[in-house]
Formats: sequence, C-alpha cells, structure tokens
Amino acid sequence: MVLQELGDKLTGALRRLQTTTVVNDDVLNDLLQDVCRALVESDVNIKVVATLRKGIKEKVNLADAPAGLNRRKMVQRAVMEELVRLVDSGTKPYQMKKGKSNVIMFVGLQGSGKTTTIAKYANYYQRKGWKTCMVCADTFRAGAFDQLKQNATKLRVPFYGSYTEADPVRIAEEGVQQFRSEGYEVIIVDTSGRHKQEEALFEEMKEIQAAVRPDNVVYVMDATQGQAVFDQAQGFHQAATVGSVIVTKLDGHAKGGGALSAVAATGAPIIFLGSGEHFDDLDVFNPGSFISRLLGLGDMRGFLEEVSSLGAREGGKERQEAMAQRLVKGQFTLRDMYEQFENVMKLGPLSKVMGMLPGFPSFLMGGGEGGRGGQDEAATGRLKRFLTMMDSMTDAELDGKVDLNKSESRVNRIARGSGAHPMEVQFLLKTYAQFSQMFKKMGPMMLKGGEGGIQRQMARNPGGVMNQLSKAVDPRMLQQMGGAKGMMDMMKAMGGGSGGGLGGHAAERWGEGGRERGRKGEWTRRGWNGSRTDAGADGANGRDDEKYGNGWRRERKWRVPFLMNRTRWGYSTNKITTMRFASVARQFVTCPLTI
Ligand SMILES: Nc1nc2c(ncn2[C@@H]2O[C@H](COP(=O)(O)OP(=O)(O)OP(=O)(O)O)[C@@H](O)[C@H]2O)c(=O)[nH]1
Repeated sequence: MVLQELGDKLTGALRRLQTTTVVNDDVLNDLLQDVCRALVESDVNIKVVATLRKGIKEKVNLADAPAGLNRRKMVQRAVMEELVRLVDSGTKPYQMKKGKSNVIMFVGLQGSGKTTTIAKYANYYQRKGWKTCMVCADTFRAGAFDQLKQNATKLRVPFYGSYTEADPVRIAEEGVQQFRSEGYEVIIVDTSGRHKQEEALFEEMKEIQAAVRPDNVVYVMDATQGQAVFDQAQGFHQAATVGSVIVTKLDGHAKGGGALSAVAATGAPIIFLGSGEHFDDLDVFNPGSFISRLLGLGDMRGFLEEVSSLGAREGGKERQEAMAQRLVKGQFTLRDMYEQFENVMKLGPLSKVMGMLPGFPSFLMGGGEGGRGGQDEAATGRLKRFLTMMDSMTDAELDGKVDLNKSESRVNRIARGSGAHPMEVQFLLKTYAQFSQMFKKMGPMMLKGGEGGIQRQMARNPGGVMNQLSKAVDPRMLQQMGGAKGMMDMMKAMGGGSGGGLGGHAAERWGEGGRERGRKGEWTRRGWNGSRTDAGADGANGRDDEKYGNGWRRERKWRVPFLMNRTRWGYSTNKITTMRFASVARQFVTCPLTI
C-alpha cells in the first residue's frame, strides 16, 4: 500500500470520529486539524490543504443539519469527497482499444523510472491478454537499450532497438511501423531522458511524436520530490501534450501526497502509481478507489474492474458465460476451478488483490512495504502447484466425469506426473470439494433469473437471501466481505452474471485459516485428514481448536494410520513413518494454502 503513513493518520482521525458520542463543531474542528496535519506532513501544498478544509466546512453544516441525519456519515462523506478532489485532475485518461494498435509513448526526466515503468506497464497489459511490445528510442543513455532488452526478455515481450543507429526518431518510426504491421495492440515507445527540462529533450520528444503519432503520451514522474514536481509536470503537460501521468517511487515515501496533489493540479490524469522496483509494483490509479483504499475501505470497484477486464480476454467472455450456465445448475468442475485460479493469478500479486477488498488488513498479506514479496510468492507458488497437478489430469477428470476420490491409483499417478506428493493432490481435491460445495449452494442463488436476478430475489425476500448466503459461505469469508450485506453488494455489483472472479475471491479467503495457523505453527484436529478436510477448510469453518493448537504429537497418532490406508506410505506407526509424515505435513504448514 502506497502512502501507508498518510493512510494510517487519516484512518486514525476518522476512527476517533466513530468513538465520539456527539458529533459537534468541536469534534469536527479536531478532525479537520488531524486531517490537515496529516496532509501537510505528506507534503501537500498548504494552500491546497486550506482549500480542502474550507470545502469540508462548507459541506458539513452541523448547526443546520436536520434531526435524524447521521452526522458522522455526513462528515465522513465530506472528508472523502474532498480528499478525492485533491488527487482528481478532472480529466479522463486515454482508454486502450482492443484489437487495434495503441501506440503509447513514454517521456520523462532521466532516472524518473521510465524504463522500469515501461516494463511494469507491458507486464500489466500482457497479463491481461493484450498483445504487447516495446520499442527503445532512448539513444541518449548508453545502457538504456540493454535495460529494456533485459526486461523484455524476462517478460517475454517482443522488443525493437538498435546498438548502432543513433537517430531515436528513425528507431521509433521503424519499430512502431513493424509492430503495427504485425498487429500488436500495445506498442510502448521508450524515449530518452535528460537531467532537467532541456530544450533538446522537448525537441526530440516532439520529433518522435510527429513520427510515430502516439495515441497517448505518458509522462513518468518521480514522487520523491514532493510538491516541487508541479512546475515539471506542468512543463511536460504543455510541451508534449501529455495524456497521462505515472507517478513512481511512491513506496514508503512520505512526500507522495504532495506529488500526487501537485500533478492532479496540472490537469493531467494519473493512471498508475509505481510502488517498487519489481514488475508487479504498479497500481492502477483511480482517485475514488485510491482514497478508499487509503482510508482502509477497500476498493471493490477496482476489484470488479480487474475481474471484468479478464473476461475481455480472447474467448474469456464466452467461457465465463458457459461457466455461469453450469453454476445455475449447481455444477462446478475441476476445470472451472482451474480457470478461476488462472484468473486470480492474472489479477496480479495476491496482496494487491486483497488490498482491494474492504476490511482486509494489508499486513495479513504482508502488504506493507518490504514484507509482501515472500508471502505473495508462497501464495502464487501454491496456486501454480495446483495448476500443475490439474494439468496432469485427464479431460474426463477435469470435467467431473470421473470421481478421483475413488481412485487411489489415479491420485498417485497425478502426483507422479506433476512432481507432487499424493497428499498434495488430496489437498487439491479437498479444496475443490469445498469450492464445489459453496458454488452448489451459491451458484443457483446468484444466477437465478439471469442478469439482475439476484437483485430481484433480494428485493422480494432480502431476509431469505441473506440467510442462504450465510449458510453457503464460510463465516470468515463472509466477515471479510462485510457480512451478508457486503457480499450482497458485491454480487449486485457483479450483476449476478459474472461467475468470473467470485471463485478467485473465494479462493483467497479459503486459505486464510491455513495461513493463520501456519504462522502460529498450529495444527488442528481435522487438519490433515486427507479424506475429510484440509488445513484451509478448518480455517474456513472458523474452527479455533485451541485444545489441539500445538497438536503435532496428538495429531500424528491418529492420522498416520489413515495415511497408510490411503496412500500406503508406511507400514507401521514407528518413528520413521511418523517423522516422514511430519515432514510432509510441515511443508504445508510452512507453505500453507494462501490461495
Ligand atoms: N523504489 C522504487 N524504485 C523505482 C521505481 N521505479 C523505478 N525505480 C528505480 O529507479 C531507478 C531509475 O529507473 P530507470 O527505469 O532506469 O529510469 P529511467 O527514467 O528510465 O532513466 P533514463 O533512461 O536515464 O531516462 C532504477 O533503480 C529503478 O529500479 C519505483 O516505483 N519505486
């Protein structure tokens, strides 16, 4: 989460508002003082902060507020709206067009993070199924082409550049022409940077612009300079008819608020935020969603947009439709689960997906600076393992025509074929059983009546729908979604028709119990009983199992014989078998299901 410090301060101020019994002018003034202090500390221009304060005061007139009006909500809404205004340029950014060549030219000062951001940008679109490529027209910095080439190779994105040609305009023109003729949809052009806004830089930018006729010019700007970037942003905005801005290096930088508000003040729309040096460290920027996440309210809208953008991939919509049809009948196959997992992975790092969901503390996914990578990797690794195991299944097995639970030999064969342990395959089957159970109950409810069906049911019998939802979904997951009401809102927002992301969303939740216990090194009574449940399931069922908390010894006594029956790993309950089991099981505890 970028601007964590500012977010914490603002959230703290609003939380104090919740705990006061009476909301009067004194309370409002205290709140405004806290909010304004937090913004100034984040380097937001003092005049801008004063305008924000005035705006909130004008919106909240407590003296004339009609009786019965929720004053707390009124204040919160005003604060939220003014904060959104602070980072909103009021201009709509360029919308990428599917099926045609979108030429995006990147400009910026030297060292602002342009080349790195181009790689992140390419990664973002490629992951969503856009045909993406890069052209390096930076002939000014010696290592620029090598850097772009290296990034492109890692991302498996085609690139164009030259070690010998010194004319950036020619390279840009040739590269864009070639990729256009090959039908690439996102053609990204990197241009040279300079130490400061030089005439030469602007001249070169204009020449390249005239040669490649970009659909959008993206200005990359370093946030570490805080509000001082205003002149710079304005200069570029005017000189190169900049269409959008990407603000980089916002990770852990206290001055980020100043940079964001300064750019917004120039009227250029911010489209992404750079939050680190890795390819995944790029957050889509939308003023409302950004403030919502900053205040810890999640970003359901962003989540849904991300999910629906996956449906836009080739054939994605049709597949989702077909799945929706099956869900109406309460059917959910392993193949459906495969697609759901694939979708979740395409949404980006799991911690980012989680950050979009209301109420989910970012630290649980290691969302704070620095701590995220490991957990993301473990979670993604676990998903990939599941996909690999499913790759070793036959079509009949994936489509639910064969019950794998009845075929021990097939489980072992799948394990061998995917380099996994039979227990992992059983774990996968149990996870599938849980999903299937959930979709059996929820699918028909969600999708009955086609588009808008859930809304109609909700209007007719809200209590009944809520009740059914509470029964179908595990309590933790429901709690994270803001209770049955929150889930209803989410389903409404999804129009009841997109089976698409919901499974992915669920997948995130269902592993939570396992992850929690993994961290505590706990184990539960029903933990690794391969045939009946799994670690994630215990978490999902909300079991605490305190008394079995440190139950390694307790566990293995009765679980080992079970494993012997099912997978024939051991011949007795002697120490070696027990240790073998413990070491396998420990793998799951240390790398618990975090899908
Ligand atoms: N922490 C952090 N570092 C970043 C971010 N974006 C880029 N960087 C780092 O900033 C440095 C400069 O990035 P480059 O991509 O080489 O900069 P550039 O703008 O292409 O430089 P020129 O090609 O010389 O114009 C590199 O060390 C990047 O890893 C970000 O969002 N966060």
